Amino acid sequence: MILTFEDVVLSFSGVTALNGVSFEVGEGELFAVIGPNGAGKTSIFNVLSGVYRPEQGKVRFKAEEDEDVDLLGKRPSQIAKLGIARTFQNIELFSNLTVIDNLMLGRHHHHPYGVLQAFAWFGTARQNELTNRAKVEEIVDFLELEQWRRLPVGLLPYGVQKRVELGRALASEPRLLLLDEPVAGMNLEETEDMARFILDIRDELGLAMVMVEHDMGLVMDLADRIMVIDFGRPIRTGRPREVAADPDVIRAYLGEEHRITS
Ligand SMILES: Nc1ncnc2c1ncn2[C@@H]1O[C@H](COP(=O)(O)OP(=O)(O)OP(=O)(O)O)[C@@H](O)[C@H]1O
Repeated sequence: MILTFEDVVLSFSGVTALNGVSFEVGEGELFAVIGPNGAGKTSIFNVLSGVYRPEQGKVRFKAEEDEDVDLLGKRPSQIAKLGIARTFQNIELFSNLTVIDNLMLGRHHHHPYGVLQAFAWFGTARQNELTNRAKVEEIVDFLELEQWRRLPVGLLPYGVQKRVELGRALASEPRLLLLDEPVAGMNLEETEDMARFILDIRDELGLAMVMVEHDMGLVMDLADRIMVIDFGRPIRTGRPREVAADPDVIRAYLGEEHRITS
């Protein structure tokens, strides 16, 4: 398992956001978390990325082969360095910088040299710069961003901006990717493109992902396993068909009219 989330409890002055949430994510697995508004999905991401510290539970991440790290108490920057990257519900890019420059910023954990060395522009600094540029070009190819590479991100269509944000997360070469509503606000074509890229990330890069998404069709089509939460508690975790057929899930969340038969 690359991630183990065990019996996590988190509350905010009387509101219990997570009430004993446990799940595991395997290497290369696309794991989705769904649930009604306020169920606790964003709170899970905020615990995983070090923004919130739960009062109970364990969160362990396999940062390297045979190296299990306890994530609780770590700062967001430390967690990012360990290999967990995240996209956001609202695009968080520098809109006046180009696609390439935004992707280069995603490499900032890979600049292990100081300012002086960077200015002097020799040895490892130069080598690192070349490596970073090569990695960014790979991502531009992978996410089919060539035609926009030199444009400021703020000028691009919404769906492309979301793709750049995904690229920025990939640029840090994570071992685990957290996708927070990756297709929110997208039209059908943009959604289909994003779905294809998410599948490519799993199938070609072999990257494990945790995805929170309201688009039920997308979740059912893409996820290997799904956890449904309601009021901060998991109702059911399983393969899409199992989850969609679970009477508790249907009652609590999907509603009879959303019964999924695919
Ligand atoms: N910083 C906070 N302060 C107080 N209450 C919070 C905070 N963050 C989350 N909560 C509460 O915790 C519960 C879970 O919220 P969370 O945002 O995790 O749900 P969600 O499933 O992501 O919802 P949505 O689908 O609307 O994004 C809610 O009752 C919410 O009001």
